[in-house]
Amino acid sequence: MQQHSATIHVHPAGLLLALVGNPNCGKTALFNRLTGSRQKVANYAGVTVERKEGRIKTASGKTLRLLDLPGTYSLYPRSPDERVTCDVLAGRAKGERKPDLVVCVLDATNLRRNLRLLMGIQRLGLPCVVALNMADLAARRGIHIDAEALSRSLGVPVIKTVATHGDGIAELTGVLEQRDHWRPLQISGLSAQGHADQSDQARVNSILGELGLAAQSSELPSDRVDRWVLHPVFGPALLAVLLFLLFQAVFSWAEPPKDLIEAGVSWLGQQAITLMPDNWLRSLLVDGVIAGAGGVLAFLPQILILFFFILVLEESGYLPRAAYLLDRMMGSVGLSGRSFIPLLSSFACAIPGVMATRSIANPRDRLVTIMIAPMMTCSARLPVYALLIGAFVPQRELRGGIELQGLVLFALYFAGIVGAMAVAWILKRFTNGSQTRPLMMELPAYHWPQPRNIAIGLWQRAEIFLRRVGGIILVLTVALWALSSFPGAPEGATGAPIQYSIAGWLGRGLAVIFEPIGFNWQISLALVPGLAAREVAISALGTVYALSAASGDAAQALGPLIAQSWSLPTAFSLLAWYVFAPQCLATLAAVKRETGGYRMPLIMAAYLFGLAYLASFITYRVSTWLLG
Ligand SMILES: Nc1nc2c(ncn2[C@@H]2O[C@H](COP(=O)(O)OP(=O)(O)OP(=O)(O)O)[C@@H](O)[C@H]2O)c(=O)[nH]1
Ligand SMILES: [Mg+2]
Repeated sequence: MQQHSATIHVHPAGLLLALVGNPNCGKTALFNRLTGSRQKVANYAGVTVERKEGRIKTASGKTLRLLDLPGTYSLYPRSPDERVTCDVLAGRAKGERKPDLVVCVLDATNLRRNLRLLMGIQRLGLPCVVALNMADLAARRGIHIDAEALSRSLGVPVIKTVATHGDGIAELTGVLEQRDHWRPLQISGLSAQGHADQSDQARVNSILGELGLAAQSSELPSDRVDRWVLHPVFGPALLAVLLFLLFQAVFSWAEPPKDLIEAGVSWLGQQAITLMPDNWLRSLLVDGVIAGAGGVLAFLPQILILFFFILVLEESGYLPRAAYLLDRMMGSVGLSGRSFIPLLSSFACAIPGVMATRSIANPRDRLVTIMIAPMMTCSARLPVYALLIGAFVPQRELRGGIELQGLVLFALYFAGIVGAMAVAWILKRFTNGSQTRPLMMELPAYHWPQPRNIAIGLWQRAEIFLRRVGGIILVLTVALWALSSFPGAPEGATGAPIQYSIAGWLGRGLAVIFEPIGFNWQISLALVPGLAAREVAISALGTVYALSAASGDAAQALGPLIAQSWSLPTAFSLLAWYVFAPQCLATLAAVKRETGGYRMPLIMAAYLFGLAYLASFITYRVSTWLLG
């Protein structure tokens, strides 16, 4: 074995380009255009939090490597995501060399601030090409920038682009492949660091003056909208209405497609039963694959509706406004509005939510946000909630056209939020360093969401969901089917064979722990594979119940089945469990990655399981007492 080994970084060949710019200036939109990737683009600062790589194929057949980086305001990083960018520029990033060329993306509607970063990059001595993005928005606002004059003042090529429509992309690629455009800039009279900021400021002023852009801009259309959206009374009211609509829509719009998928899945099951001989293979297909994994498919429409709302909110530029509105409220539990976007992202999935905390500068705030993110109702919980609500809550319209089922769903989301805020408040009392900090957050211009982007976003979501159903959900359900089918029932046994199987024994053993909170052995058993991913609990229940049915019975939909066999308190208790329980290994792994050790994920799992058990216990006892 070699004793003195040194790490050798093998850098892929080819020139390395890096996209750098202020947050939300359109770097990722440009990256997607240049490389054909589909990285996440959204209208708020801090969307990209890690380095992503892609390849540009130029017209002459060359390949260039391109990095998309988190946005930064300066080269003095204040948060973990900004540090990623600064490290790459300084050549300090692990496993990556210093870029050969920086593609500096400037937001044409805010040149003053954007140019200041460019000055810093030039001072690092890196060759630079400027993409003057958002040229469409600038033109609409009457800001006319002479790209050639700007190029002359800066000494580097300047290309106007509209990343969302692809304008200027071909021209930009053309410039990128010509090395002679890549001159590191010599700025005369460079002074020491301390004076650098001042001289940058002076240079920016003189450039803006030359371009005739020195005057401050007048009121923007977004400002007029914001007078209402950020209004102290109308603002919060609008936010409440938006969220409420979302939950109503999740149930009422999803109904027809959901019924259709359910009918399709049950038809498949029927076909298999009539066409195949009664053997283990048929059981695997009908009870494992179709009743299990197939049963989860029906929740696709609800997930897509949820994401439709999330995507529209992200693209429109509303999210930072909501963060602003909630800043005061978040302050009362020791968090700032900064935590809002990571927490909201967790409604999709806690993993990107945990990653998004990289844009929070304060380490304590960041940790608290990570610790409470899993309590935000992620989309994997939606199938569980929808199943139980569909089975136990009557479909009834209350006064004012409010759907009862949507209302219960809203309450469950709310319970998660309240739980999270309570934990944040407790953490505030036991940790120090939580003085209220003013919220510094950019409010981007409103954009109309583009149907194409929304469609791509929904398609990606559908793909992720279907991959989960065909992957982890299917695999675990088949494993559970195997454990539930072997060993078979002994001679002369009276009950369903599953009772004599390994899973039957396991379920009954676990039921001892879960009996006080009202779970039967089938639920206890389903929670075990459900630890890997939440929806697996549904497919697991589908399989366990299909196998518990007297043989020869047609597979029945899971909803009506549990409606017959569970008591109402049991259903409520399971819902309460799902509000808190950390039934997701991938999230715990992400927390380990982001906090750099096992300590935080272990603490998180322990406290969330504790909370879940407590909440279920109280729910079960109180509802038994009320109903009994
Ligand atoms: N009108 C217009 N909108 C654009 C243009 N380029 C990007 N956008 C929009 O601007 C918003 C921000 O784009 P992103 O690509 O996510 O910005 P980013 O610079 O990667 O942002 P961070 O990753 O947060 O630093 C999105 O809503 C885009 O659709 C453009 O040229 N014109
Ligand atoms: Mg980005």
